[in-house]
Amino acid sequence: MPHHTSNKVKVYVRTRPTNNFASDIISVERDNRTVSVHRVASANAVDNKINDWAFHLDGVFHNVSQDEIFDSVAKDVINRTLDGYNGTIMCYGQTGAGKTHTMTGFTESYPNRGVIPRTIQHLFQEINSRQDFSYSIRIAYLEIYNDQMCDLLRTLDSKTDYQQQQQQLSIGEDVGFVYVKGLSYRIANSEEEALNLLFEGETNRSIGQHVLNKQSSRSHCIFTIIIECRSILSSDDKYTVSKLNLVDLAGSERLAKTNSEGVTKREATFINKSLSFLEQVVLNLSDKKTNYSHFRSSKLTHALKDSIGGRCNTVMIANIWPELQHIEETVSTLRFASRMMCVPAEPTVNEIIDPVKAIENYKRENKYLKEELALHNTLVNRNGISYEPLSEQQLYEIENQCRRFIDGSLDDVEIQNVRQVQAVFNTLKNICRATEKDIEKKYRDRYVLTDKHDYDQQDGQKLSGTTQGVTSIGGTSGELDGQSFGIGTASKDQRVNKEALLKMTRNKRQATSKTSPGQQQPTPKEKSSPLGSKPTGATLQRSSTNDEEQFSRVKEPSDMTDMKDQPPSTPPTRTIAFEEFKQTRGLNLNKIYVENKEILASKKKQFADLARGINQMKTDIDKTRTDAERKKNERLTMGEFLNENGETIIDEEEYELIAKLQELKGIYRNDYDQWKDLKSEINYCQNLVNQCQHRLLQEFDIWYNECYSNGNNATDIDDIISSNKATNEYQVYDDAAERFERMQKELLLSDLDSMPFRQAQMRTNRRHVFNAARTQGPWKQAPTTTITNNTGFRSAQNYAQETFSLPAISVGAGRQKSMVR
Ligand SMILES: Nc1ncnc2c1ncn2[C@@H]1O[C@H](COP(=O)(O)OP(=O)(O)OP(=O)(O)O)[C@@H](O)[C@H]1O
Repeated sequence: MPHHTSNKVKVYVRTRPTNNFASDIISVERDNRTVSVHRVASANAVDNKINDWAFHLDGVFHNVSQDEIFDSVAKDVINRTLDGYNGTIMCYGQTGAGKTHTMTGFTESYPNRGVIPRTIQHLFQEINSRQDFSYSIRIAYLEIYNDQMCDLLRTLDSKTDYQQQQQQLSIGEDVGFVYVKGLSYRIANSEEEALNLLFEGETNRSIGQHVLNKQSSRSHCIFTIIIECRSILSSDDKYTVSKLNLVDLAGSERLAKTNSEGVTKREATFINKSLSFLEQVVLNLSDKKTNYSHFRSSKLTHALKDSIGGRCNTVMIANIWPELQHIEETVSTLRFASRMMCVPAEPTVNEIIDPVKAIENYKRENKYLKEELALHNTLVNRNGISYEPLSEQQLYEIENQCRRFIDGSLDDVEIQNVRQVQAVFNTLKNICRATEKDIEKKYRDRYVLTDKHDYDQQDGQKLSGTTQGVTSIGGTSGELDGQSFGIGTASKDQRVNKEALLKMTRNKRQATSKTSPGQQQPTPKEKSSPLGSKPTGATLQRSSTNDEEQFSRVKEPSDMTDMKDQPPSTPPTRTIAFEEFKQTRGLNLNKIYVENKEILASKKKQFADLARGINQMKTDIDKTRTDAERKKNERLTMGEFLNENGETIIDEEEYELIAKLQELKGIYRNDYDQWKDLKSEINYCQNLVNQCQHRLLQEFDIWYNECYSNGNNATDIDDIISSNKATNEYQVYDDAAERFERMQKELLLSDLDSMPFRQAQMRTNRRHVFNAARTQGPWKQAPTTTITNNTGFRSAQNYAQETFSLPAISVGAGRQKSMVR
């Protein structure tokens, strides 16, 4: 028999011997690979529109023995399963065409035994001849009857047994390897044990026929042999596991032809349905344009998912009954056979790594490498080096060395091996962290709001009132440098006590007038700035690179004493002074403020991104739901297909859509929760930024008055404050806008359905405020500062952009309730 060598599923035809061979219609061509079906004039035969068919196959067996079938069709597949490839031999054809005869044969007649007993025999013969390998064989025998699975290697005596077992069996997949959960996989150590299992299965099959009152051969049977192969000689940690499926499909039949009724009709319906699913799968597999097959449509196709083409050596025997009365079924079988020939197959070995052996190999390799290293050390005179894990004492010593290295009392840390390198790095990391915490603690003691990420702690501080009473967000101003903000005044309760300041300034002036005659007075230039008035003191803070030193200096009011003694005659404007302040005493606080603002900006960006993602997710959910509903309607239109328990059977595509819908809903819920959390975080961060602003302003007020107040009267300070009034007003407006939006958003969270309405309200409100601002003083007085800065007003704009995408979230959230069924 010639062998077809293309990488496709191999298909052969076997004819059932008959005295009524329809030789004027069917002929087997000389090449023994073609079956021709000729024109039929009769109206009730085949399709009288098409005249002739020629089906080209991998081989045609006409009146041949069981022996020849096995040698030509099965032997090669079996040998390859022993090499680690999966294999499938499958019989397909109309009822009575000889599938069972081919696959099982007469179990009581040795010469007429079929493919399965011959496979078992050949398998064990081969195993015995392959001395370098050890094989383990496990066998399972599965029956699929009316789309229900039954384990034929379990003793089942009653109908209840069968029904219970059917519920326990289900199909699973593990890295593309299909198996039936709950099915017995029995070990067979010899040909005899394996044959016993076959016969046991056959017996159970006939008991089942009796108990369930089912008709003979109205089920699909899959006899599975799992072959595990390990090399005896090599210490290789890889081994192969292959699966050989020997499949006897139930025979198709035409209901009209057999006039079936009752149980028989029901059986025939299931058989035809599952075979048509099989045909569909084969059709999809053979179509290069389709990259998806609905294997889950039936138990049969699902169980054969890894057995039709693909990585598996698959052979199909199409059994035909070449009599005139069966010509229609014959053509249908040959058509299916032709399609099957197009299914691509690229068999690959199923190699698995044995973890126990792999560890053994690694240990051996490790030992060998250690020996190599020891030899190398001896050759280069590096004796006495240990590669064992470091002891407590050694770690302590390394830590000591690292500390001395950092403080400069040690030039090098002594290192001999990689473990020591790791220990040194770990120690340095720990020292770094400890120092970081130390510095952080000092900052916290001073400013409270320094931790960018620890929201819980910040909450705690807020609740316990440790934010030093900074609560109001009024009285700030616009930004000048894009990094910080311009000057303004703190809220009333935070302002400097003017009376006390004036008193203090008067005292200072008196002290100044008592300066000794020889003492040099500052020049006007020096007076114009606190930095210029005294080269030491505050100036030192700016030039210092030591944070800690700077920090402690800022804390000490006594540092300013010298400057206070020499108030400049013409104080700089608050704007200029504020820039100086941010470079000197306000340096740390301003840094924290900028950092907090950056965090806030990044959170706002995250917020906007997440909202966009949620909207997209909602669109996907809507689309998937529409598709699923369409599929459902199609199914309902075509008539529902129920299983034995009256449950609806849905096809693969609908199942996938429902699963996808559930998955999308899950993601949607998750994202939505994140979105809510992020929102609260943004509000919280906004509060932190506001608090920082006020703290900075408060400190600035104190500093400014200490440096420049001449103590004449209270009106001086009022003038300074009012000189920035326009800017402040504008900032107050910004903060109010943000507060309004924040309040709106809180309301939105409590009632999501109102989202579109409230969004529209917010938009309108923003428009009004913009227009009002344009026509009022602040815009005219300080347009450059206010438009280009990056503080209150700009962030309010950004906030507005972010919130525009929210209505879609609202719609999704509203629908979410109905989606969760
Ligand atoms: N090649 C053959 N040589 C001898 N007898 C055969 C051959 N093919 C089929 N038969 C006989 O035909 C009858 C029906 O065959 P078989 O039961 O194998 O058909 P089937 O395709 O399995 O039918 P069903 O789908 O109903 O199970 C049996 O008696 C069988 O012995």
